[in-house]
Amino acid sequence: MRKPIIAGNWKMFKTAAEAASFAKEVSGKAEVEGVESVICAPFTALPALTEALQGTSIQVGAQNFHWEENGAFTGEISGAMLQELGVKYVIIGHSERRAYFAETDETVNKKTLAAFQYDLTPIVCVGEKLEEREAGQTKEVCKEQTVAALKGLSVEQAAQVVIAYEPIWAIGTGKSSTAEDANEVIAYIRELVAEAFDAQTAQSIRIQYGGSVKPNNVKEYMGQSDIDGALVGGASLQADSYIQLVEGAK
Ligand SMILES: O=C(CO)COP(=O)(O)O
Repeated sequence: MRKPIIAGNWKMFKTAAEAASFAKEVSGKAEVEGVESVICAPFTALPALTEALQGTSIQVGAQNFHWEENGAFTGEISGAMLQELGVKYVIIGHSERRAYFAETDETVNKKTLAAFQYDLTPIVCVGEKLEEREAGQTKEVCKEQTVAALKGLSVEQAAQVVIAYEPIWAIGTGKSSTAEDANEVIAYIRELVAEAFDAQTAQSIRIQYGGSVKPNNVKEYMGQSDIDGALVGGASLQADSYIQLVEGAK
């Protein structure tokens, strides 16, 4: 049985003080038995957030990190730095990082492998652009990205990865993929995991949908056979909406 996972991706929103006040509002509320609840915040908000959420079941994630242990990489953050703060998850290869910050399938793979050295659970993002969707290349693009991301992982590691299928045309646009369409692609990604590893790993790995998920549509996604949760941008920024998303995943 795969445990549903709702992860908020705050992107470049919220100061440390705003994060701490959000944490107070959701403590005890965005905590639903049987649902994993994760907030992925900007680096500067992580210390305040991990502290404010101590003693709750809500986990904290980062939105990126560097795969090297340390070094002359101005502006970067290492896995050890995140681990020290009590961060448990890290988003890797979000489409905004691929589009604006030169993230490639190769760097996504390096980061996915490195995450395990620091006990960070990778949330690996894959998904097609609108032109690719229209050209009928959705599965091809997802295959390339998924296979590349998981290369070199052990079976045990692969089973722990969270994949987020986020069709780029559905991000922040209000144009969500239908639950059926998202489920079809996610079931296909699960088949890819079975091919690359084995059937058991494919049954264990959790795959989220992301792209304009809101409290009013989260249940539709969660009702699908292969969708194990959601990676949520805009609707994760307000405490009441985040609480409803976690409740909706039950
Ligand atoms: O990019 C996303 C989550 O990573 C989705 O963002 P929205 O939920 O705002 O569409």
